[in-house]
Amino acid sequence: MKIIKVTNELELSKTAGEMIAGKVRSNPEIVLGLATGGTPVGTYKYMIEDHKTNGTSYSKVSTVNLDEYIGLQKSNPNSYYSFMKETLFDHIDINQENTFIPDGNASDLEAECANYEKRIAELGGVDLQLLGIGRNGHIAFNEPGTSFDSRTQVVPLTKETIEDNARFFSSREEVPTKAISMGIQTILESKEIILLATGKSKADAMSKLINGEVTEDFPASALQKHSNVTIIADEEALSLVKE
Ligand SMILES: N[C@@H]1[C@@H](O)[C@H](O)[C@@H](COP(=O)(O)O)O[C@@H]1O
Repeated sequence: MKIIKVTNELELSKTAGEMIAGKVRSNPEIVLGLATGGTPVGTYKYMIEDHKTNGTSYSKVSTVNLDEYIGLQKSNPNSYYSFMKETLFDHIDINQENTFIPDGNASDLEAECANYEKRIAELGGVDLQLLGIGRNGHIAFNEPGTSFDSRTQVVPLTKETIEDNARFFSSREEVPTKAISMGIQTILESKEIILLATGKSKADAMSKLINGEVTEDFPASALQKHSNVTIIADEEALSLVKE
């Protein structure tokens, strides 16, 4: 794993945003895997600025998102559908028909998961997957104990994840308890992965990710099995990592 240590969130966003924009410029038809959460917001902001000032075009880019809550209407500001439109898609020249997010309101959720996998395969797989990390080591919404062989599926959220994500909602009770999430095997099939982390709250998770054992009890440790992972993290997030 390649580790890029940055001093602050702004530098993290610039580093990640420039890496992604550079890949888009060299491969205009790239398939990007995108993440939600607070961490990638600055990266998306950088990509929007770069699109406006340098003209990097997303007109032929396709995107697949990692996950979506079950039971939130698309119009709910906390749905990942709304999040992606607001923080990125509405501000770049992407064809929104080429942006894919699991449908957390599908009448047949199992079929939706299977279709999502089919969609990724039809796109030729994910070229570059952006990831964040949960304090408990979750990637996408794959909570501890998820099989490394998992594919897109309906997953329950842990108490810890619900508490962590409650900050985006008006109350904890409003946080959905289930989601559709790309599986760990799906994520591992991406050709390249960039994982972002900031702040002290992620320090323990980052030390387990980098120095810990590969175990399904800590989902992000699966990334140790991938040959092209870049971690971009600030000093606080890397403060417990052994050199
Ligand atoms: N499903 C998302 C994850 O993909 C994300 O990595 C995590 C961390 O979020 P944050 O960046 O806000 O710490 O939050 C959510 O649970």
